[in-house]
Amino acid sequence: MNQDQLKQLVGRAALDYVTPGQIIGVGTGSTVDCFIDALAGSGIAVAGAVSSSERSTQRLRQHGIPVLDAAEVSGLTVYIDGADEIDSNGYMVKGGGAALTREKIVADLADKFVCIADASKLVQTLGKFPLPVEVIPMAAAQLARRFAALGGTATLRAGVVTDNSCHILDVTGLAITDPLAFEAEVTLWPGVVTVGVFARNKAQVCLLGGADGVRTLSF
Ligand SMILES: O=C(CO)[C@H](O)[C@H](O)COP(=O)(O)O
Repeated sequence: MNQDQLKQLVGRAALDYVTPGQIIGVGTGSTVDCFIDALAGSGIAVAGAVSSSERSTQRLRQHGIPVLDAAEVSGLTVYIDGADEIDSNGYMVKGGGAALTREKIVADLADKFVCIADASKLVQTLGKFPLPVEVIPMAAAQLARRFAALGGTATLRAGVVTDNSCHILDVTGLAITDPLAFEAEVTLWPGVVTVGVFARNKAQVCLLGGADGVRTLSF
C-alpha cells in the first residue's frame, strides 16, 4: 500500500470514533481530507463539525456537513486530526499545514484526540520534522535567535500567512526529549502564538496505518 492508500485506510478507521448526532472536531491535512471524504460517504449523520482551518471548512461544506463556530460549543467528545510526528506517549509535532493554532484550540475543546497517521509518522524522539511555530510577524527575528540558543535553526516559511494573519517559523535541529517542558517554555516567549508541539493536548489514541493494516495505539 502506498502512503495515499494508508491515509485513506486510517481516515476510514476513524469513523469508529464518530457517533451519529454528535458534533465532532475536525483537523487539517491530507489525512483529514480522507477522513472527511469517508465520513461523507459513510451515511453517519453528525450534527456538525468544528473545523480547524478554512481548508477543512470548505471540504466539509462541499460535502454538506454543517460547520459550527468553536464559540458555539462548550466541549466536544472527539477531535480527529493528523500529525507530522507522533511518539510512543502520544505527544506530537503538528503544523505542517500551518493550521496549528486552530488545531490546538479545537483539540483543547475535546475529551479525546484521535490521531490518524501513516506509520512513517511514528518516531522515537520529536524534532526531526521541522517544528512549525506560528508567530507574530514583528517577533520572528528575535524568536529565531531564541531557537538558535537552543541549537535550532529557524526559517520563515516563505509566502505563508496563516488563517490568523501570522507567520510560520520552521525550526530544524532540535531533539525534543521533554515535550511537555518544551511546549510550556516556548509558549511563554513573547510573540509566539502557538508552538507545534502538542503535549498538553496530546493524542489519547493513534490509528497508525502500515503494511499490516491499522494498528491502534492508546496512550
Ligand atoms: O498539523 C497538520 C496541519 O497543520 C497536519 O495534521 C499535519 O501536517 C499532517 O498532515 P498530513 O495528513 O497531510 O500528512
